[in-house]
Amino acid sequence: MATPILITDIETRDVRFPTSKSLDGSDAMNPDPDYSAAYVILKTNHPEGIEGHGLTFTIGRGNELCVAAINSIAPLITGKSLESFTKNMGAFWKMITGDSQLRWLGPEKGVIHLATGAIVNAVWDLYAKVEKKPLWKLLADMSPEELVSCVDFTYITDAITPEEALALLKNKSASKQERIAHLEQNGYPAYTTSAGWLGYSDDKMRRLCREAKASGFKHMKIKVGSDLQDDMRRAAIIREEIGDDLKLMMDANQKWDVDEAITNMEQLKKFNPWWIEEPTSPDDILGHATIAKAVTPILVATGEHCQNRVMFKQLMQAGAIGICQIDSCRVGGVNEILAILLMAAKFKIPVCPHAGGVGLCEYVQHLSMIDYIAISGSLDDRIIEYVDHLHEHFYDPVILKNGAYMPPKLPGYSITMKEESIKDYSFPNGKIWSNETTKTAL
Ligand SMILES: C[C@H](O)[C@@H](O)[C@@H](O)[C@H](O)C(=O)O
Ligand SMILES: [Mg+2]
Repeated sequence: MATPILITDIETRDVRFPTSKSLDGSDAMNPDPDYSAAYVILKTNHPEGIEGHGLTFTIGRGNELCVAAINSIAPLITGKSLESFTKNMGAFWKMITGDSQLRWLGPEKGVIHLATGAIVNAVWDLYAKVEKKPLWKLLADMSPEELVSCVDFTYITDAITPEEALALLKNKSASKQERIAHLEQNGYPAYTTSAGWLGYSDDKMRRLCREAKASGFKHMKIKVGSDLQDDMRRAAIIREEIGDDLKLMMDANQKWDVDEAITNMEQLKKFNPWWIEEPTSPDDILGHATIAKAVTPILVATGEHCQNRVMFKQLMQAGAIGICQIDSCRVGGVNEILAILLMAAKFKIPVCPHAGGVGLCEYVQHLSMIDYIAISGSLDDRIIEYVDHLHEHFYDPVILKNGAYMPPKLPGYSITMKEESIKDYSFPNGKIWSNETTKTAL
């Protein structure tokens, strides 16, 4: 019998990029984000030295809290074999989120759940690397029964049962190969947020719009929510640049109260937005439902701050969202994402993942691809967010062709950061931070 692969040790790092200096990633609620990663490395006894890597995304201060939470979860998996997890991934997830003392910190929300995302994703990265497949392919090769066994259905059986999930997956199973071939040929369509960050000048916005259009994007997202007159002015500039053929989306990053969202969208609708994202508090299910009803046919999108599958369930049951924006590490990693993808397929709500952060594009491409291949089976109204920052720090960065993500080929979850980048951007002692005085360092 082969020697079991053991997780021998867990290392964590606090990695931060000073993006606030150029206002990359800025929005009405988060004017000065430093894109950051609470980063985890699972060391193993694998003869080829294979490691599992994962991260959870934050925007700077407080990243150390996520690192500390990862360290608190680490003993739950240290010394255990990979196989003891992969033989029942659903049970593995329940074990991680079920530790009674750590669970008190959530349950399944906030810092402890962000940390869960990093650890769970690192285990999936390790699994995929050991199987020598990119994560999307590892999942695509699973039978419907195996995929269902990855999901913890606790609290969501009133929306979808394991039996319903199985039937849904079986329905798509026979045609998986056709969709894989389609992806390999055409990629998965993307949209860009890179032209519309709030802190960019009008000239920069115009230039980036032109560049994005020339590189094949058919959809663009703009930040709104600071000042309505300014939103109108910037929306007019973007429409001027992209014309009427391209779809425009708006993102308010939780700035508005419910009524305010409705009255502001009354003005902004003249620019024909396809969706309004995070119009209000991410926890306000009924508020989203009220807005959705009032702004139709504009769709309400949310998810980057939606803390778990239970909140997504309610948003879907209440008819509160037209677009579901999963986030790869806000919820508890791949297992919980599968639960959300299954519910979205059942409710027929398109999934357009959130990727405005470091490493998120690398992660979510796998998730949209498995959604298309095995779960929803559809590309209709589905696009993956793309932001043009920090890809150079990853070993297996995303590849876009003609505005579409091409399926990753290397084994794993594409999230392994270059050693040098981890070292240089480590906070507070990496080269970049020891030479700088930034707001984060205050
Ligand atoms: C602070 C961040 O860049 C956010 O603005 C970003 O995640 C955004 O909401 C998005 O939709 O990409
Ligand atoms: Mg957003």
